[in-house]
Amino acid sequence: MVQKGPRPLVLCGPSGSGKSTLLKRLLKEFPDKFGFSVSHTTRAPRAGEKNGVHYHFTNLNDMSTAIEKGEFIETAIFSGNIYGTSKKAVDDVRRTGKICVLDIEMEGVKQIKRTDLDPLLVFVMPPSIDELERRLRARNTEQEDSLKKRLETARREIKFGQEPGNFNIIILNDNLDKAYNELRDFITQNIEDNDQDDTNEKTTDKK
Ligand SMILES: Nc1ncnc2c1ncn2[C@@H]1O[C@H](COP(=O)(O)OP(=O)(O)OP(=O)(O)O)[C@@H](O)[C@H]1O
Repeated sequence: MVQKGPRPLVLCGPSGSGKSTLLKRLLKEFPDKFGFSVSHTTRAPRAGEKNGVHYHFTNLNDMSTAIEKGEFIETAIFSGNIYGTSKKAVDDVRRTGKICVLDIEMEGVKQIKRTDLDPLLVFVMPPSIDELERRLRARNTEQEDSLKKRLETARREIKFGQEPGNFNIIILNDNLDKAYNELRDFITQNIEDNDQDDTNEKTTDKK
């Protein structure tokens, strides 16, 4: 894959850490600048989620076939479902000239680091596991089982997020405005300066 256009932006962090909230705000403030890469998932849609908008909802069979054909940049199993980013999803955004934004979890980050996409990697850190649990409960989207799994996974993800070299920035989401401003500043400093730079000569903290 030839790297063209701005570097993709990856947001990773435990379920409930605030990735979607931050991304929603970013896309609302800069609708012409960022484009969301729409992931595939085998999980059932939540209320209000639209196919092709929030996710490409698919089934185990179709998704496995597409993975075997090499159509995915990264895939991961999470809470019993497969999630993944297709090459096409990233290309679709890149073709529009927008910065492609990806919301992927830990295993996906490990895989995307091995591609030539050269993404900027942001880890969204919750203030604590207790606060993460409070937010997930308040969101009211998970059954007890799913919630427990997410919290267990969160401990591993936080460890991964804190390991030096895994991310370009760790953003503590203890306050939404503060976290958002930090994200925006980081993007301004790291992506827009490198816009349309095919050679990536000016990039700083690669890999
Ligand atoms: N700084 C914050 N303070 C308080 N609540 C927050 C903050 N950031 C996000 N939230 C709330 O926490 C909940 C989880 O946030 P969000 O859905 O954005 O997490 P997520 O990381 O995208 O989770 P998932 O990976 O499960 O999609 C939401 O209800 C959101 O409104």
